Amino acid sequence: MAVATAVALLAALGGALWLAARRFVGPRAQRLHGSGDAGLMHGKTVLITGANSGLGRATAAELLRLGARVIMGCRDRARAEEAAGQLRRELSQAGESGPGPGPGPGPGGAGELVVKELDLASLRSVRAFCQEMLQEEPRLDVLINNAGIFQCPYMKTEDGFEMQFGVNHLGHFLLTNLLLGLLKNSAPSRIVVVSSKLYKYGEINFEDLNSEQSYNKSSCYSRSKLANILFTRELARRLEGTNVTVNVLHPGIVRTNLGRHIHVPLLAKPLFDLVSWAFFKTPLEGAQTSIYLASSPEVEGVSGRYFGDCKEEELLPKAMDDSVARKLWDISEVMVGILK
Ligand SMILES: NC(=O)c1ccc[n+]([C@@H]2O[C@H](COP(=O)([O-])OP(=O)(O)OC[C@H]3O[C@@H](n4cnc5c(N)ncnc54)[C@H](O)[C@@H]3O)[C@@H](O)[C@H]2O)c1
Repeated sequence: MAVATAVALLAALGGALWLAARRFVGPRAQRLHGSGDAGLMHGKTVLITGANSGLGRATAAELLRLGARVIMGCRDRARAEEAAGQLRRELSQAGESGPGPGPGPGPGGAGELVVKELDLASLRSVRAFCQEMLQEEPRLDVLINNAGIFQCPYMKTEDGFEMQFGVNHLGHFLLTNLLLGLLKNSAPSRIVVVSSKLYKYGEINFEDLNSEQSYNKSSCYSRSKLANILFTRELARRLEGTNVTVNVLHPGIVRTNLGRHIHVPLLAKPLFDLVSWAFFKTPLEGAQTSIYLASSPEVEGVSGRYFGDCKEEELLPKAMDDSVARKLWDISEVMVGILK
């Protein structure tokens, strides 16, 4: 009797933990586009930052399959070329590249992949990348600000900014601003910003944006992700009437390389791997909201909103503070040197 009670209690506890974890991670999004959508992105050029790994790679694969010309903006050209080669092989194995009946340049209607070098931790690199984009690309239909760095030790970018704020917010801020003309000329066009639910724990401390007085790696990540949302809302306001939309999302908790700076003790590693395998989304599942915002006709004309699992979600008041968003915009302009 006692054993049966203990087993029942353990089962109930296990079930409750499972449900709690699933609720925290979010539902596993179904693949948005089936084979009937092939060609949906034909004729569209999409730029994805950090497209050689994790969510960016999965987003690139899917948009490529849908016929887009996908530009992978990546820090490490060799790694990006390797990822691009793998993506092309996967597509051709799936019979979706090479000459075929689909509308794209690839055989099965798939689009094409282009690799360009972009280091968001260097304003010089962002400027050079944008110059190349403006010289070589006649259009840009979708910009996906996806690249990110998570909870690294205190480091500075080439220009002396705290790394997480510098890459996740400032690098993308300059990139977007320098590409706005091209996006406007290609309108209707879209900007998609990958943030995180962890924005909830962030504060914009204007007195110490570089975290020189104190550094907490989790708070700084959350701050950079809060900045992504404030940036999106302010940009949406500035883009009213241009037919360029901008939306922001959280992907859920996803099994990627993002945690490379987190030290998991050797003995705890198998348990961590098991938990992440059981509860975390796969990159393809996590990428569905980025793919949705980049491609779905459902969000045509929708701007300044926050999404999770392909649905609009509410934001905390701190992420909707327009005066903070405006001040952050003004200071970011000065920091990246684009103040006119
Ligand atoms: N994985 C998750 O659970 C999760 C949760 C919430 C939000 N996110 C966000 O999703 C986005 C993608 O992350 P991921 O999970 O795929 O991680 P990832 O580490 O697999 O991919 C991040 C990409 O960003 C690139 N990157 C980092 N620094 C860069 C720099 N200086 N210049 C150019 N590129 C740089 C990396 O090279 C990599 O390609 C990030 O913005 C992250 O904050 C991820």
